[in-house]
Amino acid sequence: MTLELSGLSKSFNGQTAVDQIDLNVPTGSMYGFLGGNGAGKTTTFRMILGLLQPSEGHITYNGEKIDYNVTNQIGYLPEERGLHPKLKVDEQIRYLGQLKGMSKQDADRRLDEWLERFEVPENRTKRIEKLSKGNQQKIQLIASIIHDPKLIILDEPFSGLDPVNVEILKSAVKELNSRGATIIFSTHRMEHVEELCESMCILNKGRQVVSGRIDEIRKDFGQKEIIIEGEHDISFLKDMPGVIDMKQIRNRYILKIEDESYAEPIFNEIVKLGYFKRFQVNEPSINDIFISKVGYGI
Ligand SMILES: Nc1ncnc2c1ncn2[C@@H]1O[C@H](COP(=O)(O)OP(=O)(O)OP(=O)(O)O)[C@@H](O)[C@H]1O
Repeated sequence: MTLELSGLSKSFNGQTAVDQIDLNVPTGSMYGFLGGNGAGKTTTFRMILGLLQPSEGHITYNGEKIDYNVTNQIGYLPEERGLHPKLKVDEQIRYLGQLKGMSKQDADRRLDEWLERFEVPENRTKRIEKLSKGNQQKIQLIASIIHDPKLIILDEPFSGLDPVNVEILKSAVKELNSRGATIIFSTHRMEHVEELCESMCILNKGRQVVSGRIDEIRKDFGQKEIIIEGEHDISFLKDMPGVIDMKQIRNRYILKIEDESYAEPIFNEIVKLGYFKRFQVNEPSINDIFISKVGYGI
């Protein structure tokens, strides 16, 4: 395991912000921290980075207690962002790269590679404050990975960006992961976790509601979704055993069932009616899991 959090808690003036978190982030994984405002994501990241002292519990990295030598090697994109608006892009990146022990030449070379990758080489000598929000975020990401860290922690990396820039940053994050970096990121958007991660935790009011590999979380959750499309009225299915919920959007019905064993009896009922265009059993979405475990959506 790259990173292990055990019984990790943090209180501020008697108020618990993070409450007994236990989780493992496997080496080389893409790990999503999913939770609404105030769930405790940033506080957890700050403890991993040594910026906050835990009230209880501990953090290990490759089996060793995490310390400054390790945290200095982590790439971190802070939620509050942290670039100096008056500096030029190359001055800022060079400075941060050198703080992490890089030579000026190496920092410049890697900056050029990333600016090319993001198709914004013209931004190299512009002041940060002159860049659009999306382009500032790209520079912020470059700043956090310039030293080629093996563990990268990104706090809400996709928030506040237009869809084009979200895609550009997502593909950069995927590429870093495919080159071998372990990546942890926080988000309140289920679809980002659904698309990018193989493992996740859901935090709610400082508590870990669920954590682990997403395929196992889906399996343990048990519920499935059935989509049926056709011209017949099948609203009677909502009264069949195992059906938790049923929605109709024109000629499409979406059913939630307690587990897969209820799919076949439903199928047998509808074939009696004749032709249907579609009968599909889906895994539960992360949204379904979130709502079921937390009690409301985000
Ligand atoms: N320095 C601090 N002093 C006092 N309370 C704090 C401090 N930092 C965080 N908190 C509180 O801890 C709780 C968790 O906050 P945190 O920022 O970790 O949540 P988050 O999941 O990152 O949420 P968001 O998406 O809103 O940033 C909140 O109730 C917050 O007000």
